[in-house]
Amino acid sequence: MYQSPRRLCSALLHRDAPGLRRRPGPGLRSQSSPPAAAPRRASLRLSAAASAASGAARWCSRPACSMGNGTSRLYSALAKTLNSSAASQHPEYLVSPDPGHLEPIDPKELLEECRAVLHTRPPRFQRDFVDLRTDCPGSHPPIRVMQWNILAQALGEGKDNFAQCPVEALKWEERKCLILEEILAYQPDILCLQEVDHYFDTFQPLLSRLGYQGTFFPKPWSPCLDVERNNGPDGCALFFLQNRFKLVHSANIRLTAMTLKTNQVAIAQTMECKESGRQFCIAVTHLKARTGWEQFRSAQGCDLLQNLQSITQGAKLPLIVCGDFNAEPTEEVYKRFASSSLNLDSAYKLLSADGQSEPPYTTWKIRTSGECRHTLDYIWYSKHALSVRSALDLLTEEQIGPNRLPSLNYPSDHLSLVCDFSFNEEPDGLL
Ligand SMILES: NC(=O)C1=CN([C@@H]2O[C@H](COP(=O)(O)OP(=O)(O)OC[C@H]3O[C@@H](n4cnc5c(N)ncnc54)[C@H](OP(=O)(O)O)[C@@H]3O)[C@@H](O)[C@H]2O)C=CC1
Ligand SMILES: [Mg+2]
Repeated sequence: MYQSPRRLCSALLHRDAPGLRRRPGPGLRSQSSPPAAAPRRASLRLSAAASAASGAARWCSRPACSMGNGTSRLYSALAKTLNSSAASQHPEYLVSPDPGHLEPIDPKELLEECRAVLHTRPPRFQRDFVDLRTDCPGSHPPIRVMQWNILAQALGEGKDNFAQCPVEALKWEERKCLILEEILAYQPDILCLQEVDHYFDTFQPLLSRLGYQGTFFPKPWSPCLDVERNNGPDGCALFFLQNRFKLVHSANIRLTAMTLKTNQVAIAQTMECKESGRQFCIAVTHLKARTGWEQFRSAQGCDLLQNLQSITQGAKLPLIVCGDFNAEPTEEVYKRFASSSLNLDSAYKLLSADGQSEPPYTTWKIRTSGECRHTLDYIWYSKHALSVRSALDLLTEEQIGPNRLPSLNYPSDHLSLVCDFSFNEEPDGLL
């Protein structure tokens, strides 16, 4: 049977892709591969081939990809963003990108550029996708969603007080490339980010050239602005691949708590899947941090749920909510989401042996005030309308290492979460 290039790509990537493991049986928690001891350069040669193949496959249906002499143009694009460091005197976050710099780029070339910048660093760690399918493959390619608090550059350098993280690990010129490498490695269709303080000078121009459409909503009083030589406010960003989705509706939401406006935000977008014509809603948020604010977070979650009720027309549209909720699963805001009339479930529970437990951590760091290991980040989804086909396993304690995160190998104190979703076949079923 004829398969369109897009279908073929998806089949390669989502069915038999190397690194995809079956869900562990009861009582048998799957383990990620141990960290490679080889120096970065050696391992790059190996992983470049695999990644280039999968990168080419995943993006191959995008006609805009340039395969020609893109490296020099790309180099200048990356160099341009490298030069726009936090030391910039100009508020670049207020400046729209120059459309002249937005010609398409090949993800393989960007990956190579990133790897060249990172050649002195230890290799990225291997993380595997765990196959969670319980039914036959759907007729359309899955939707890959990535959730990640990428650590605002200004907060990492000026506020977070990481005690064991080497100063070199926080250099933006290199940390930026580690972030891009992570995104390019997993090639999400939709990317939900928190703590973005380099949207206009880095992520928007580069990701738009990879075919993404982006939206940024800064926090009204970003703590980044308190840091000397900051790069503007941090906020939430949502990117989606334009060749897969059409934007139907977009809302920037300033969250309230008991009717008071707060400093936390969300973006909620309704999209239409170009292959299937199915519509769904995707949201990204970053709730108030710190202990003592549990009721506040719960009120913010309540406000977000009310907004999402209205945007999904009373749960008629399938919904995915990504966020750094700054709340353990024991907190009220988590319980509100788990028991909401939107019929949501948390995707990463499916990685546990019983399918009922959240991962042991999604963030792990050592501050001057002590070690913090918490589960705070989630991907919620409409449990009747959507299925989780696979999820990216977390880094193991050994991979994270004794100095925890961020590190020379990993750019943020939060791990990225990545899931592949498919629509359930019953369009009129309960959401
Ligand atoms: N000028 C003004 O009038 C106002 C200014 N502000 C500014 O905003 C700040 C508060 O903003 P708000 O949005 O409520 O911030 P949050 O309390 O939500 O935290 C902001 C960031 O700090 C990180 N963080 C969490 N715990 C710690 C910790 N123990 N040490 C260091 N960093 C931590 C969080 O990261 P993570 O999510 O990864 O844990 C988060 O990104 C104020 O301190 C002030 O700087 C706020 C209001 C008004
Ligand atoms: Mg943070």
